[in-house]
Amino acid sequence: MKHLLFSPYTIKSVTLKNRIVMSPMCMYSSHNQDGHTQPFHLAHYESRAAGQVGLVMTEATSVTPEGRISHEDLGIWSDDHTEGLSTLTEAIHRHGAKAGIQLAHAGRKANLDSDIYAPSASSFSESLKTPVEMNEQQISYTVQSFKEGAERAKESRFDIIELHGAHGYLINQFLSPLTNFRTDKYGGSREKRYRFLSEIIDAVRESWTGPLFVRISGAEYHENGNKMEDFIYFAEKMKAQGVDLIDVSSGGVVPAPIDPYPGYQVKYAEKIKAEAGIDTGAVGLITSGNQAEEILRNERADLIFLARALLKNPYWPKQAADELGYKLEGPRQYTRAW
Ligand SMILES: Cc1cc2nc3c(=O)[nH]c(=O)nc-3n(C[C@H](O)[C@H](O)[C@H](O)COP(=O)(O)O)c2cc1C
Repeated sequence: MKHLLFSPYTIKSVTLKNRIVMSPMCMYSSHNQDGHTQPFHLAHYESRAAGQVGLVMTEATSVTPEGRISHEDLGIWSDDHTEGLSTLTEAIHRHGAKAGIQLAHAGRKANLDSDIYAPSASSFSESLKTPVEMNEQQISYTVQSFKEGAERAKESRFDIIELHGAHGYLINQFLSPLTNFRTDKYGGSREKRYRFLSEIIDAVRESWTGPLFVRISGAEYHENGNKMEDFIYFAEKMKAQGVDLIDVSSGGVVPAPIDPYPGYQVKYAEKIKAEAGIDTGAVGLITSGNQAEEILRNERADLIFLARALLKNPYWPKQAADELGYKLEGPRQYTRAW
């Protein structure tokens, strides 16, 4: 039987050897080193590539210093970052995996000593600062920073770029009526709330012709938040602008209780794929090979993003292959009996 989880996936000129993606996960390990790659990052990401993940997506990497979630985040706001990031892509490529990078800006969820910025001056929680409402100059500087981040990602030989438009970070703050109270051309209707992301996509596309993913939160868990019809509208717009895949997560816009269960977000990826006709990635409590295979077989999503399962077990692809009765090529120790 053909195993979809272990079948290749081609986007533009990039082919992933299988459908398993290491989901972006902040490791907060730059240790106040101005966002520079540390030995930890090389070991951490290379081990998942050696474990036969098809695409290793590095964590939310900030396009500006003030866009970091914390002082420990990786950064791509300076030309000085490309040397370390190049060693990272080299380590990932060594094992036949492709390297992706998630370009991010935390907006009002930045936990920094300096001023923080957002579409509107409303704080996420009592423990975080009230952000400065961005003026048009700050908006265009941030759009330009995403573009420069994409140029540095290219220079660092990443194969895929993902924009972080989920979890209540800056792009999501512009998209959501729960966090965007602007009355200018960047706020109000969903057309206007989409403008910031639209400008970023166009700016990135000026210098990046490779595969472009966007992660969104496909549910905001609040009655006044965006609804599925809004996400479908955003997805159609993104598709028209040349986005290749939408990685569908959920939540994080406002503090809201959610009750996750296995595959709890897959339905959002499925809906967006069906309605907007764009490829999607599914993420969220996907832990077994059979579960992943079912999602692909029923065309609910095209890629499977795994976070905590890969933190626990870098060799998760081997575990899934055993479960599905598929022979995974890999290091010899996989098959050696002790
Ligand atoms: C330690 C940790 C860090 C994370 N950092 C990011 C991140 O940088 N960017 C992002 O989009 N999601 C981030 N996430 C969310 C994961 O990518 C994923 O969407 C979520 O954990 C659900 O998938 P899972 O059930 O397979 O863990 C993080 C999750 C964890 C556990």
